[in-house]
Amino acid sequence: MMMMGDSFGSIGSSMASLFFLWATIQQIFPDHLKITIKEFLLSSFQQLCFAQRVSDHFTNLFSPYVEIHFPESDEYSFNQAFSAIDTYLDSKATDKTKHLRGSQVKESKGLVLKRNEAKVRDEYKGANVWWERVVDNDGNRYYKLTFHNRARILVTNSYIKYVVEEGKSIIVKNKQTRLFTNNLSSQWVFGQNMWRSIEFEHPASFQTLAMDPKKKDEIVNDLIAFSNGKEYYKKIGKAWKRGYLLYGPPGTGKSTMISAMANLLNYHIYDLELTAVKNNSELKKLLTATSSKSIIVIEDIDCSADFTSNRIKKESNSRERYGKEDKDENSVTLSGLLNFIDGIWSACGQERIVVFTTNHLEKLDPALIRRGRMDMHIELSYCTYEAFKILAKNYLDLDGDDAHPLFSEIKALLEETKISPADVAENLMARNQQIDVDKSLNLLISALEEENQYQRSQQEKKKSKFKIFG
Ligand SMILES: Nc1ncnc2c1ncn2[C@@H]1O[C@H](COP(=O)(O)OP(=O)(O)OP(=O)(O)O)[C@@H](O)[C@H]1O
Ligand SMILES: [Mg+2]
Repeated sequence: MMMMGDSFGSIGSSMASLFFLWATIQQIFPDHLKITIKEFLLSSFQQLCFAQRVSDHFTNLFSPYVEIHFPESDEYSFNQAFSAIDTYLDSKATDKTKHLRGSQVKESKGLVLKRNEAKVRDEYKGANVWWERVVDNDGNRYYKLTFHNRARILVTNSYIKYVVEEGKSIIVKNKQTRLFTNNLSSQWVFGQNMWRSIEFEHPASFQTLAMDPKKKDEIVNDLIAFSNGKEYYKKIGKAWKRGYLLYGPPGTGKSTMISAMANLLNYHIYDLELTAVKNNSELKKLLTATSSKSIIVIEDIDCSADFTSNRIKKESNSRERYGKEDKDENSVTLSGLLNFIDGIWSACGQERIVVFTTNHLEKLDPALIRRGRMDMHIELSYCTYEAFKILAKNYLDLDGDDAHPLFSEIKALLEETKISPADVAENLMARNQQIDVDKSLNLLISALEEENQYQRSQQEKKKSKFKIFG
């Protein structure tokens, strides 16, 4: 295959020969002959260049190789295929190239080795292809893909698509997830600066989350099915979004589960502080500024705004007093939030999860949590024996039912005592970086006994109250 560089090379060597010849001629021949020879040599050189160009043209015309260029930017926009190709080749090349460089993009991820060579050969279903990263004279970067004409259909119909999709999925996997929080609208500048963010490095995972293993598997499968559901959502004509309502008492793992979700799917978290949002119009701007592959979280939704079941009564009163529009202009309303979840979101069509958390499910307006809006209602409750075993494994490296003789006593106490996983975890924590299994389990037993006594006495009090009033 004749490349451009080769033709420049041959013209260059012809020029060098001509200069050498001219230097010799100047020493040997008289002046009047020198002019004639110079003219002859110049015209020969021009003919040579012309012949070379014609030869290049024919070489290209009859070359069995095809070239495709992928510029870094197309007109005014960034060409996403370029970065996907770049990432794909980085991942491919580590076992094929000899010059590598190492980098670490995320504390929790290991060292990533990348190629340090501009040319990479790849193979796809038996066909050889060659990639080259090129910078043109204007400093524009592009990838050049060269392959034999007989692989044309394979490469154009399937290989390129495969490379771009592989590259994109590696980008997602290596993405540094971020935790965003909304700024006050007084800090927004021309639609920018709505969110501030930090790197998200929370270690929570579903593996360490203490809850019923069956329920946990169901949630993990649901999340994975959602993230792979692009074609499915398209097929059924639904916006690619999913809502989770996490409810339960304090310290049962609701916030921890959100972190585990983000780590599982590698999504950004947008922690929406509703009290900092003035009205529906601001809410709409904030939510449309979130990126795809993200989890939008409204924690303690019963406290964030008036979305409780009393709202309907209050809203009808306020309508009588001020008119509905006034209320919408000055506050975030349930209809504003629902409009986004159901309406605008459908137009965005990108992968988003919304999570609401509450300690008081019974207080929420049914319109907010009906199925379809909040697709999955997940209860995180007091610590069960199954959940305790997960915590014992996390904190004390004790695995299984027979891991310690005190487990049976703890099991019996957990069955009749309401204690949050946070409280159990607190007792199992290592002290002064020392794990003392017996001491931790005994501490937990004491805490459980104390809590159990307190809860019994409260129940007794309640019973006697009923007797008096009943
Ligand atoms: N189910 C759980 N599995 C593992 N750790 C847990 C669990 N629940 C609570 N914890 C531990 O307790 C701490 C507090 O839990 P978390 O903040 O997730 O509770 P929460 O349900 O969000 O509480 P709140 O309703 O007060 O916001 C966590 O940092 C974690 O260490
Ligand atoms: Mg929480």
